[in-house]
Amino acid sequence: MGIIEKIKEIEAEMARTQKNKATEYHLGQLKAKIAKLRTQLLEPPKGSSGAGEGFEVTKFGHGRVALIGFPSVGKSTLLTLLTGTHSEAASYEFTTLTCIPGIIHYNDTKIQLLDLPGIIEGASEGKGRGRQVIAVSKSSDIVLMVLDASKSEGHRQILTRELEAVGLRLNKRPPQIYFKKKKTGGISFNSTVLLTHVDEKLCYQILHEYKIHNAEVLFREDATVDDLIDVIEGNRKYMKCIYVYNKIDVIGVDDVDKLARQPNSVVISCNLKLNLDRLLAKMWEEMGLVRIYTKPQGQQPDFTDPVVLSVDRGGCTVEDFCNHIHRNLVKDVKYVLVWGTSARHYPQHCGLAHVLHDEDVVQIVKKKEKEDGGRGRFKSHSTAPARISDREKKAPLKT
Ligand SMILES: Nc1nc2c(ncn2[C@@H]2O[C@H](COP(=O)(O)OP(=O)(O)OP(=O)(O)O)[C@@H](O)[C@H]2O)c(=O)[nH]1
Ligand SMILES: [K+]
Ligand SMILES: [Mg+2]
Repeated sequence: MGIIEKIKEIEAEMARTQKNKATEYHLGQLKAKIAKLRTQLLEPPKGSSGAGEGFEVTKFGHGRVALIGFPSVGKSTLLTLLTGTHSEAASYEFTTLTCIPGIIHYNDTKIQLLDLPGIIEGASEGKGRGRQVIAVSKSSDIVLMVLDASKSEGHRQILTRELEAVGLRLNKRPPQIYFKKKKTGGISFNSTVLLTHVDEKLCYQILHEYKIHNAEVLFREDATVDDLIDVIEGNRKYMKCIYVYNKIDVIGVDDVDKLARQPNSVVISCNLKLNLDRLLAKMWEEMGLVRIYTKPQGQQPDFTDPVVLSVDRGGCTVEDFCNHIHRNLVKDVKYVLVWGTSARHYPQHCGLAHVLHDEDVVQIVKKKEKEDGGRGRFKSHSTAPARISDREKKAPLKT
């Protein structure tokens, strides 16, 4: 029996089983069995490497965004509109068969947008190009789930289920469960809160299913069995997702209003170019990018070419900023001067741990260098030639 048949069989058994106190252990165990099989399913077939032909696109820019959706919802039309890169669009399904990258220029940054083939129910089990599409989605920083506003609301749930089945968790944070495998000592099970979904026995059973007999488990929230399985599997990817309802030109204004009020959703029309600026702003916001402008000592800041950090990837402390410029820079830094919303006063002297905000201006003050002859003149670091921008002319910074 293949893996997919095994999953189907267990799913059928779960559907047959009534949910109550007596069956909860058994159901938990079945969930763990399915999770294990799905992980097996995700292992790339022997002899294959990477995402597959037509899907190996090099990362570019300050972030990567994937367009995911059923066929013919308007993904390619949207890519062409936002990036200027042409991706074939047509009224028939599966027009797009590979991954097509484009670049969005927004707020002095470059975002790589990826158009992908439509995915369908069963994608997680390899239907259509599901496997490749999912691999590319996992490599991106956020997902835009493109939906046809005139079609059933159920599509959003089906797609979410498909992505969950392959370990993607949309708009969720990792469960607050500490889990560590040990060599000896048995299982220690503790919690800091009252648990209503999982008890010690159920936890043991799940761990047993994974053949784990020595481990430390600490629940820091009232988590579920699914959360526990996610933590044990350890391969889940937590991603932000924006639900993009396209084609609002073909539905009534009341329906548009309803869709627009859902969390994490943006309504657009590619045909009428409606609300695309709102979509870009929301995308930018969700990516958590932080632009830092460098100011060489005695010169004006360069407002054309920011160092771009990310809250979610790599962090945005002064240290992260220095490492971004040069990997050996940190040890030469004495302190930095910061202007912007992260500073309490201008300029603020900050250490490596200081957390920078979007649009901060930073000047690096280095430790005394040998060639100074000990006369105490600090050298400052510049990443790019300074130019005086319009913004700068209005509010000159003094040092
Ligand atoms: N009414 C309306 N039609 C649209 C809109 N955006 C795209 N379409 C049409 O929807 C159809 C499908 O568009 P595509 O961009 O090919 O959709 P896709 O999601 O890339 O499709 P696949 O690559 O096949 O998965 C085309 O006929 C588009 O002209 C819109 O805002 N309103
Ligand atoms: K199409
Ligand atoms: Mg397409």
